[in-house]
Amino acid sequence: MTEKLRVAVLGAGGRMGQAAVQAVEKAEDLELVAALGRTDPLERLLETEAQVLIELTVPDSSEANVRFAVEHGIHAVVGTTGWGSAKQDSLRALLAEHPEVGVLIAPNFALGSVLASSFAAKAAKYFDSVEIIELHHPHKVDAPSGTALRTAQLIAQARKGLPAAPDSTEKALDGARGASVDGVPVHSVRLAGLYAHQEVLFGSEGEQLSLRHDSFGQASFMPGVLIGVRTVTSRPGLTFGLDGYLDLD
Ligand SMILES: NC(=O)C1=CN([C@@H]2O[C@H](COP(=O)(O)OP(=O)(O)OC[C@H]3O[C@@H](n4cnc5c(N)ncnc54)[C@H](OP(=O)(O)O)[C@@H]3O)[C@@H](O)[C@H]2O)C=CC1
Ligand SMILES: O=C(O)C1=N[C@H](C(=O)O)C[C@H](O)C1
Repeated sequence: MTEKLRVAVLGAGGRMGQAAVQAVEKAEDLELVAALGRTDPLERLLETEAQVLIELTVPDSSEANVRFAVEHGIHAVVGTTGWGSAKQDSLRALLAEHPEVGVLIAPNFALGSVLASSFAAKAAKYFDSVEIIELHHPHKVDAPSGTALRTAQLIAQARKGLPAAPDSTEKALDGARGASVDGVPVHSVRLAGLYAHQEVLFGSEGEQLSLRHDSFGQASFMPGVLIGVRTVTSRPGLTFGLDGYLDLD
């Protein structure tokens, strides 16, 4: 019988962490060797001989956690937001010194969300206008969401060289037109009762296309987390976005 992959969860007391602990425990090919929180030393990863770290904490701590894992030869599957291009570049440089280690940073693990962002990138060049509305639970600490940032970047890439969207706004209250992410307006809603939702609106003369995805709970992310854990050990270097592990062409 093949040995089970040894997996640790960091941020195990959080909404996502708790769900990830359960998902790993249920998976027959995985062994949960550590469920760690803020007060646990990272050395627990070494003592428990973890092979893969699932990192689901907060933007301020994620980078240091992942760097610790990489420096000790542990693969990482990261769901925490806040991984801008400077942090990614610095991680790539570290990974170059540890060529056997893989890291997946996934702004969104929900397969429907990954597909919706990919469809949005495909649609982007065919419409005059595009705006993103992301809607989340009010406990979320970051805005815009990591998913919205990623979707906006994919859309902007696809629209390179095209004219800017028509917009005659001359006077606006601060924030009224959302945050501009690579030129794409992103509007963040925080509303009690919601969990994680996003709508990408495309418009041209006489027509509109809406691409909406809804996550109703942490369960929506677990199949993607497990794909990440099972794939990361054979994908050295940094992969940004779960789409990098899927066949979406
Ligand atoms: N990629 C994806 O598909 C998804 C990503 N996310 C992202 O994942 C992250 C976690 O989300 P969520 O679970 O909802 O958030 P929570 O606030 O519920 O959980 C975060 C957890 O991290 C712990 N924590 C904080 N600092 C550290 C640290 N230095 N070391 C270890 N643990 C720490 C917190 O502990 P304490 O309570 O003691 O502070 C808490 O238990 C967020 O960035 C969120 O945006 C969320 C959903 C899906
Ligand atoms: O904080 C959350 O809840 C979520 N965070 C991720 C993001 O910022 O995109 C993924 C999902 O939207 C849930």
